[in-house]
Amino acid sequence: MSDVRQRIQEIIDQNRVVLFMKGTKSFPQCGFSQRAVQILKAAGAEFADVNVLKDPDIRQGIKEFSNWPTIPQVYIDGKFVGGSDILLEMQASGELAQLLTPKN
Ligand SMILES: N[C@@H](CCC(=O)N[C@@H](CS)C(=O)NCC(=O)O)C(=O)O
Ligand code: FES
Repeated sequence: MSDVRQRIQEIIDQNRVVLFMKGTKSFPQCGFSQRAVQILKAAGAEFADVNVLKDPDIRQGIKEFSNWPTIPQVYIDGKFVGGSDILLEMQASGELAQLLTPKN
């Protein structure tokens, strides 16, 4: 496994909910990332943020890892969920709340 794949895998293994984004959750630097932050916050989720603008390898690597061409990207329980459009749909349908409910 390449170094960047391994780093991404560690991040998603170590954090139940992860948002790969532009900027940080306290200072998003793109409207799409900001929308993802707002949706996760509205759902009451604790989440880790990874600023891809600080790390070009992760910015490129996460696209290949997820087979998804854009940022933001959300992972929940080690699984790729989607970008901000998908988050919005899943918020509306109630699926997001369901995914965020801990299963034990
Ligand atoms: N429709 C996308 C919008 C995200 C998007 O278009 N992201 C672009 C602009 S921020 C992107 O990541 N481009 C590649 C890059 O900047 O590395 C979503 O649902 O999240
Ligand atoms: S940084 Fe320009 S659309 Fe996201």
